[in-house]
Amino acid sequence: MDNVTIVENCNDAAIADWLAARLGDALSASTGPVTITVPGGSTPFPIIEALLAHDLDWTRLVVWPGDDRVVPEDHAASNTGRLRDLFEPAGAEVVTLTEMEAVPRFSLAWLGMGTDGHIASLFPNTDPRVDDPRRIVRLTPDPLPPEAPFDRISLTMPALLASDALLFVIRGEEKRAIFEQALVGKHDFPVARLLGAAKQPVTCFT
Ligand SMILES: O=C1O[C@H](COP(=O)(O)O)[C@@H](O)[C@H](O)[C@H]1O
Repeated sequence: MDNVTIVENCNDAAIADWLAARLGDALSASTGPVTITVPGGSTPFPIIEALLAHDLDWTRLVVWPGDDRVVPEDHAASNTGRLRDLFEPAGAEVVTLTEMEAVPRFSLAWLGMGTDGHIASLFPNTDPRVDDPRRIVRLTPDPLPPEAPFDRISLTMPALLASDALLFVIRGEEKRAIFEQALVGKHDFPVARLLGAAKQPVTCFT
């Protein structure tokens, strides 16, 4: 796919630099808010810590979790709670996902990926579609991931695709192989469906 760039062996600081440059450009291009979506799990948080060391106008940044576990925000598994703890002291706004929200277009949709090919909380068992009329869904993964055995709330494929750019950060050989197989149509996991429909630039840091 011509729109996909894979950058290998990139450390967290270098990814944070890339994000700061991209967000800086978006902030300079307008005087209004810049809205992004950010993954949960374990991978993004050290990158976000490094990102927040950059000198940007964080008060104009609006952060949407791409997905969350259906737990209170003060639960250790809450993506939203962890994002709030990092971004809010810098002055950024963090949105709580609910099924009622109207979803904006994102300057950047940053995603992780599971070894089952799930993105956000769009797990294979939920058969996520690029033409889903909904923008946010509640769902139950099956099987439940042992490290986070909770119901989920998630942006849908069309909500993620309504973005100027897509960013993946995936760590480990197993995930790298699944991502590359998705690019060449070797499976139909959620990541493959998203990449198959993406027209915007996609950057994948491994
Ligand atoms: O459950 C989730 O897992 C994926 C991957 O997380 P990681 O720990 O392997 O980085 C993540 O992208 C998603 O947002 C999260 O809720």
